[in-house]
Amino acid sequence: MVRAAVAGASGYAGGEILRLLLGHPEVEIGAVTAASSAGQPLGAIHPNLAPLADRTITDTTLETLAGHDVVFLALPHGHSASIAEQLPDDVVVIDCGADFRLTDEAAWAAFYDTPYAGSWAYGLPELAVGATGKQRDALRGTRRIAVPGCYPTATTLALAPGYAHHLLAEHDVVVVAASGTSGAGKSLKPHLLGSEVMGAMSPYGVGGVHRHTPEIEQNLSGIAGDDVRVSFTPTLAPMPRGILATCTAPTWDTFTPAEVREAWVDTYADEPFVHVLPEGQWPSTASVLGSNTVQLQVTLDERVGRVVAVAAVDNLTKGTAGAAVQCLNLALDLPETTGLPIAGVAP
Ligand SMILES: NC(=O)C1=CN([C@@H]2O[C@H](COP(=O)(O)OP(=O)(O)OC[C@H]3O[C@@H](n4cnc5c(N)ncnc54)[C@H](OP(=O)(O)O)[C@@H]3O)[C@@H](O)[C@H]2O)C=CC1
Ligand SMILES: CC(=O)N[C@@H](CCC(=O)OP(=O)(O)O)C(=O)O
Repeated sequence: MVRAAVAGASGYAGGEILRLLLGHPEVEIGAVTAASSAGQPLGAIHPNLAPLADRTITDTTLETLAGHDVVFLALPHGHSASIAEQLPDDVVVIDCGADFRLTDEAAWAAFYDTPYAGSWAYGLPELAVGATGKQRDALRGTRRIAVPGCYPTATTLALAPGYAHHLLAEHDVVVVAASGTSGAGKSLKPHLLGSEVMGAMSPYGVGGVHRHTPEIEQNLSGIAGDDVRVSFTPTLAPMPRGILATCTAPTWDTFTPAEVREAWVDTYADEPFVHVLPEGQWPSTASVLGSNTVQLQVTLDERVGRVVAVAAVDNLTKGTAGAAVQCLNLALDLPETTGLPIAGVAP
């Protein structure tokens, strides 16, 4: 058994990490820490986590995080580095925030307003690396892991096979993705009040300014071996959870629909959490709720020579907390699927 602390336990991501850890056979839940909610029972914040209802949330300090084998950080951007650098090197630290995701300091400076903290192993095990490798090899035994953003998870996995199999051009890539409101965290935001969100869909971060743009480009460029440029538009959808990313990119030559489909099927054939759906079936956020899975479908729009790939994930599960636990399994050399739901909650 390992003992894990969750910092940011009162938030959406922290709560989902705790839900998953309750079903993990190798993890004992230790400190649950936060900020303004310190002193409250966890049950007052996350009534769904009945077995932890009487746990008291404590402040996030070095003292409360000490004595754990694993520390999950589910804190706002910019808070992870100062904590992580004071934790012993042999503690597994898994950061759900953006602080250590980008390898390029200039890209960080262009999209974030806190100082660049560096980069850690990127926590997307299914990411194609080189001709045949996957990112999970870089995560085994690692002690510092940066969990991807939720949009980059969906978008990268949707388009990666096209670059791994040299089908897609690096330019003119267009992604429009809808997210449920929990993606924005639980702190009060005027554009997220019930009356603003219910019954409405609206874009935000339009015009290449959303901070997930450089992360998506970093991932796809790494596979392509050349700079991939992406036009990314996020949209807010009136649902609590889920992301649906519709991604299109031009092919660089003439390929058949069968060649395109084969690339996607081949890339994810052995992946327990990435499901390329049968032909004609399209991903839906409802089908992945509460599961650590990604549903994918791909087709070729032959009229315009573009591949259309669609991904659905639960932003809080495969999009954050599930990915964090999957990375923990790799860090601890456990079977990668340990404690993680593969079936979603439906309807
Ligand atoms: N929501 C999502 O779908 C995704 C989130 N993430 C990332 O995960 C992280 C957490 O997100 P999310 O759960 O949505 O956010 P929430 O706003 O829901 O929760 C934030 C948590 O951080 C705590 N906190 C805030 N300030 C401090 C501080 N100064 N010191 C210690 N704790 C603090 C809060 O405590 P308190 O409530 O007590 O003030 C709360 O527990 C973020 O970095 C986010 O970007 C990544 C992918 C997807
Ligand atoms: C709906 C919504 O607001 N979503 C968040 C993305 C959440 C996420 O992936 O988080 P990181 O902040 O860790 O990158 C946003 O667009 O900012």
